[in-house]
Amino acid sequence: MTVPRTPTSNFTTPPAGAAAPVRHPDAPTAGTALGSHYSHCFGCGPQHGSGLRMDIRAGEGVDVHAEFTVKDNHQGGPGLAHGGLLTTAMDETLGSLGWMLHIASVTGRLETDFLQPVPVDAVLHIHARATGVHGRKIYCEAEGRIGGADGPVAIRASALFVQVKLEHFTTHGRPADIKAAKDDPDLLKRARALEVNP
Ligand SMILES: CCCCC/C=C\C/C=C\C/C=C\C/C=C\CCCC(=O)SCCNC(=O)CCNC(=O)[C@H](O)C(C)(C)COP(=O)(O)OP(=O)(O)OC[C@H]1O[C@@H](n2cnc3c(N)ncnc32)[C@H](O)[C@@H]1OP(=O)(O)O
Repeated sequence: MTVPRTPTSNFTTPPAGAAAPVRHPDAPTAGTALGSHYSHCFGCGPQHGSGLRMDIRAGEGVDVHAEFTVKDNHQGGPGLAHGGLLTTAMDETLGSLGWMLHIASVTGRLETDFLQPVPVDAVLHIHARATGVHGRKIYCEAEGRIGGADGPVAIRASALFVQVKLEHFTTHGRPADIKAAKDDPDLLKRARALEVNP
């Protein structure tokens, strides 16, 4: 079966009139580890006990690279990665494009094509890039390859992220966690660097 190339729907395709994404002048240089946006994040948080702890690095343009090793506790079938977990890895990588644009955003829509099974111990090489910006909407897509950075594409995703104010992260969550986040000076510093008024 020939799987159509992403973006797979109009919702994740930049519309006519979308602007080309622009790398923020203060975006990290290519190869720099982006670090975690929140230490308890399931995708990237170093303090999360069973999270993915993804290491995501800046690309040359409005793009990022990540490597994700599939481990025992990521299984869905015998010796195979769970698809939802792979989607999480794609979501986290796509979300990190915010550091390249200096925009705080959340996933509005995420579409995923699973093209090949991904075995435990495989390294998923993910490359994500922004494809367009239209108002508060950020369009992006990603590919995950196995068997090396130039190996076959095992998973593809396209997404629409929506720019939000930082209040998004300080109004909807569990109050105790919001308070702890607000008390973290490093987190506040990083978050404020993205502060804009969408
Ligand atoms: C102090 C602590 C700070 C911590 C954070 C700090 C910094 C963060 C910065 C960088 C982050 C770096 C790395 C992040 C990496 C990964 C993170 C993983 C990402 C996630 O895992 S994040 C969790 C899952 N995510 C949600 O929890 C969202 C729940 N949701 C909402 O919060 C709202 O739903 C929202 C905000 C999405 C929109 O709400 P809204 O009221 O603001 O805006 P509105 O509805 O008007 O939408 C505006 C335009 O987007 C279109 N649109 C919206 N949704 C659409 C959809 N689904 N499909 C097609 N189009 C859609 C509309 O059609 C309209 O389009 P138009 O402008 O053309 O009319």
